[in-house]
Amino acid sequence: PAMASGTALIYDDEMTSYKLLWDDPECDIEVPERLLSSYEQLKHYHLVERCIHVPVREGTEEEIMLVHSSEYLEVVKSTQTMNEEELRRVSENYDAVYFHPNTYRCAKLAVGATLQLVDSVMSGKVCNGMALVRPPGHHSQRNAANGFCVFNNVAIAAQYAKRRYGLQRILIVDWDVHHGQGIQYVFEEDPSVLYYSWHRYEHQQFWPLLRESDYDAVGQGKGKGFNLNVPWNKVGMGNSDYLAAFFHVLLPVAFEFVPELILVSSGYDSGIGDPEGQMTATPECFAHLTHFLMQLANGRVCAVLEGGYHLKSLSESVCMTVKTLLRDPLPQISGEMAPCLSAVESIQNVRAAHKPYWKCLMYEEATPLHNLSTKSQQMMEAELIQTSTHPTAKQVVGTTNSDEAIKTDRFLESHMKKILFPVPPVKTASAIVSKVDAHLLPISVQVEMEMNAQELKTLVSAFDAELVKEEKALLSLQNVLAVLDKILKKKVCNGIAESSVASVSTTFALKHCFDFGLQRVLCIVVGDMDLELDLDDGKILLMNICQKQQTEKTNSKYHISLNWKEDAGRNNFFCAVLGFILPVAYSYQPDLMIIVIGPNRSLGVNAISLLTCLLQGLAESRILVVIQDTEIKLVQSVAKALSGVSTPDFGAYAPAFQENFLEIKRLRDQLQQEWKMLRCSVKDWI
Ligand SMILES: CC(O)(O)NCCCCN
Ligand SMILES: [Zn+2]
Repeated sequence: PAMASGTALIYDDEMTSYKLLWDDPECDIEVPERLLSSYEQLKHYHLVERCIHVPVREGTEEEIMLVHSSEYLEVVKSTQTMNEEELRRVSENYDAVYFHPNTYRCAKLAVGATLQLVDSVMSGKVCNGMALVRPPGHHSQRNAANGFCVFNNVAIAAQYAKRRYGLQRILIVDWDVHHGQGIQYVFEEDPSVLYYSWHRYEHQQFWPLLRESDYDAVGQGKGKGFNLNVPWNKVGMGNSDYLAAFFHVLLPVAFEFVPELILVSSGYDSGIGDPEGQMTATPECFAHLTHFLMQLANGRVCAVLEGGYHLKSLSESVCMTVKTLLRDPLPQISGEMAPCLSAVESIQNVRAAHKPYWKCLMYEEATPLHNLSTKSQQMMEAELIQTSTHPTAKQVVGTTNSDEAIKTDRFLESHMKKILFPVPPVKTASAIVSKVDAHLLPISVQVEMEMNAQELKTLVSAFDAELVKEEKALLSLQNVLAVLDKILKKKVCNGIAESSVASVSTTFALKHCFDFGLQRVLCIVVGDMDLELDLDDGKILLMNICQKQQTEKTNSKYHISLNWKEDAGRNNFFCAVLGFILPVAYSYQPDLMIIVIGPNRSLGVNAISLLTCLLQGLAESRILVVIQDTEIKLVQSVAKALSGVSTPDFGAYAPAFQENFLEIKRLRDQLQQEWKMLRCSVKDWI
């Protein structure tokens, strides 16, 4: 189904008109400047003008009472006319929250802004969007304000969307560094709302200090399995820990859940420099997290601001989120792609706790590790010492004192220049050369002008003189190199080329890449194809997805054969993509990706489109697809996937065959020392 287009931005500076009026060290980080600096940075990157502006409105009392009691609503309403003394007294009735005469007005605007965003997405006026609001919402409860939150914006939005649009499956992803217990309480018995949250926990030593924030809070009654908590028991968690939690927990379950709408409790205190979170994930990580969520629910993603208290880190991460919602190419993710022992232990525990409820986890180890063996405990202590010397973690993990904050500012300035400016906002378009009529393709696809023959002949004859003779092969080569050239020169982001000799064309393309100076190319071959490649130096990572057992080929670090048996109609290849291909690809950090589609492939059009969509987070979204001319009917759907005009309809979930799951586990066990993003259990941790 075609997807709507456009990104809504919902913001009104009236939500900056309340602040803390007295001394309270726990609340003084929640300041109006959080919205102002985020909005300024969005303007700085020219993102505001690219969004569709939707006005805010007040949430009505009826909408607020979808979650809150009328008594609580009356208490909040009564604060409008209070003096400072009375405001302090009301605030002391709750944990970590303050009131101001304008709080009620702003809290209603935050609810209304969120519902305006849901309406804009559900009506098809836009595809996705972000609401920049305060006060935040995810801690507030039926009868209580909590943790700077007054009305639970995202919980109200979920109840609203169920009632107004008859939705039956809503996914809430809460990447704020605090546990949104308010949301968990509202939906813990509700199987129509899947709540996923990670949060700083430190074995219940971190606020809000709740036993029910741990991984074994899986939901109650009919809601069992629909509440996923990923507790972080150490600070300093970074990009690789967050991505691993997506690959091995959220995404497999989310694809199985098949949500109709994604609501994001989009808190950025989980980002680097934040005094609350003390984590080290850099702004571009939120671009990748957003990108993955956009492959679900036909791209209907509503991001609603929650926390985030380091103004520079918050602003950059907000911009990364909006930039991705606008479908810009993603910046390269930075840092070592290896989740830490503590993160992997949490990931393993939540997977084990949810094993009874999700088919994608049915072959997992049953036993959560309530206490690690002494050996792993020692390993963890040792690792702690090692990471505490890690410059990024040590240097910029936020503290409230100002010189640390200034150091973080400087780190972020230099970091953002590195990842943002070399990558000009390349048009997300695709070059294509094929017999398929241009009108069948998305408008963003340019039909490639042919490379001039003479130029090509010299290029080809440099490689392989006798190939020049065969006209048809030469034309194929021309297609592939012409499209590749545009990608390498950053004229387009990605491209498709049809070839009668896909394997030879790919060999040439790879040589052209290395002549151009690329260091690492991920080459994924779908179907049977013999590529004569030199795989020893690590400049190519070849992954072959094929039907039959590749007996002669043993898997090595740079040559992996994934046997996948998929029959028509069953759609479960994403377990392989999420649980294996993406973790390996993110560990490898390629400069470019080449997907080669050959004859008698074992993957259907959905699986290939999904693979193309999910891989776009890598290599600044630079993908070349080489299609053997026998597979020409794929071109249209692959072009759609590449140009992002629609997320392929993945159809209803069907559990993968057991041998497919076991194949992934076998490969993971075999390669997790080489490609550390594969880690999702602490056994065999050496
Ligand atoms: C929205 C939020 O999750 O960032 N609130 C955090 C409150 C922390 C109180 N110690
Ligand atoms: Zn927070």
